[in-house]
Amino acid sequence: MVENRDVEIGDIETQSFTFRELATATRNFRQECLLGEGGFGRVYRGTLASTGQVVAVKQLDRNGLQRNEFLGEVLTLSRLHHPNLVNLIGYCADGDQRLLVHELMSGGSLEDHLLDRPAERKPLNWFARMKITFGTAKGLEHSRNSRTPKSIQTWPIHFSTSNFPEKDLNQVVAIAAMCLQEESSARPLMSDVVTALSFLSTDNDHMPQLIQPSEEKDGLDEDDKSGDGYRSEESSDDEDRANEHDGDTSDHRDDESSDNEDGDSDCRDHQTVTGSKNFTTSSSMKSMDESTVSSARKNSRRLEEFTSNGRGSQYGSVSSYGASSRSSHCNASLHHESSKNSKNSWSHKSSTGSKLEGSPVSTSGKSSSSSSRRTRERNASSSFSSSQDLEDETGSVKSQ
Ligand SMILES: Nc1ncnc2c1ncn2[C@@H]1O[C@H](COP(=O)(O)OP(=O)(O)OP(=O)(O)O)[C@@H](O)[C@H]1O
Repeated sequence: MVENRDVEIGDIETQSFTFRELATATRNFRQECLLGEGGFGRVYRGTLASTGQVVAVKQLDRNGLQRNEFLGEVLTLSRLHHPNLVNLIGYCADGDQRLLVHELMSGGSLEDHLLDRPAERKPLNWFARMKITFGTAKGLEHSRNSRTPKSIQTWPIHFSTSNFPEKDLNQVVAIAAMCLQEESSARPLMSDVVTALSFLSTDNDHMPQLIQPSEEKDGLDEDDKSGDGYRSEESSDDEDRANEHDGDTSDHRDDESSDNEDGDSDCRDHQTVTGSKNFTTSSSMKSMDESTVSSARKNSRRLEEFTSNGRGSQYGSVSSYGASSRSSHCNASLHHESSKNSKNSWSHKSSTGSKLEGSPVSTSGKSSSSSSRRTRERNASSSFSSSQDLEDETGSVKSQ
């Protein structure tokens, strides 16, 4: 995406700042203004004297990009406009200084929300994570309508929650595995990833969520008994969502918090549930609109086709990714004692109900020679423009 020609300053429509202006804005890059540090430099909170606008000033390492290369990046970034991408406000290329000025995401980074959540806040639930993943993928699709960047680090699949639909988990892992292939040609197009994630992030809102192990067989049709099963949950995700909205963390039930803390016992519970293949529906599922359920099932099947033998088969199948994913830089691994050495670890482990304990995917691809890729990698983290964005769980995560 970077322009392969000499960039004329006049081509760049975004604002040019002097170093002095940005030093003033950040109070001389004071430590108190430091928002965070990435692989390419530090990011400071600043206030532009000219407009009073509060911004994020990213000071790139000096030994980074050459002037023209940097201006090419700026040109590219300045043309990217998407609700899920952080806007570039301006840049500074004074001397050997390389700074980017972005709109400030005051709600904190995605990493904060996934990993550094205050103890009193519930972990984001599965559906929030799926929406965030989908929103992030859409932002990335807009910024690079090509193969998935291998170092994509925006998969919010770091689990500290135990409530997730097993089948969706398998599918997310399958998609993630596809995105982690060493060869870029083996990785899916971002547009395909977006399509796949859309199945997981949209219709799942309406999927039955309360399925409990049954003492007795009930009247479910074969589809329901064939492994579409959603794991047993103590409370509905609707409740979870309501709690998120309220910010009311006092409503956590003891059993939920221990659930979250005790991954092992959760795995055992899960195995019991899925192993029996003997589900019953909760009253909420029973009362669910038939057409909603059938449409959700249809989409679930389409997604399954994508990740196994349908459209996604051009990238391989779920089970074929076990070994290769482990040999690449995938941090999204499933941990389960009984299957540590299993060749088909991904599908096998997840189908036994193990807990996904992935972290945002490695950024080890940073050394790529392509400056364009570096920018995308650098910009692959996400922040929320406000806590409300997150609470709304609209998936409107912004990639920087
Ligand atoms: N626009 C922004 N608004 C608010 N905070 C930001 C913004 N951009 C970056 N930050 C903060 O600065 C940190 C570093 O961001 P940066 O984009 O440099 O790196 P990163 O994306 O976190 O990591 P990497 O360089 O490995 O991709 C972020 O984690 C975030 O906390």
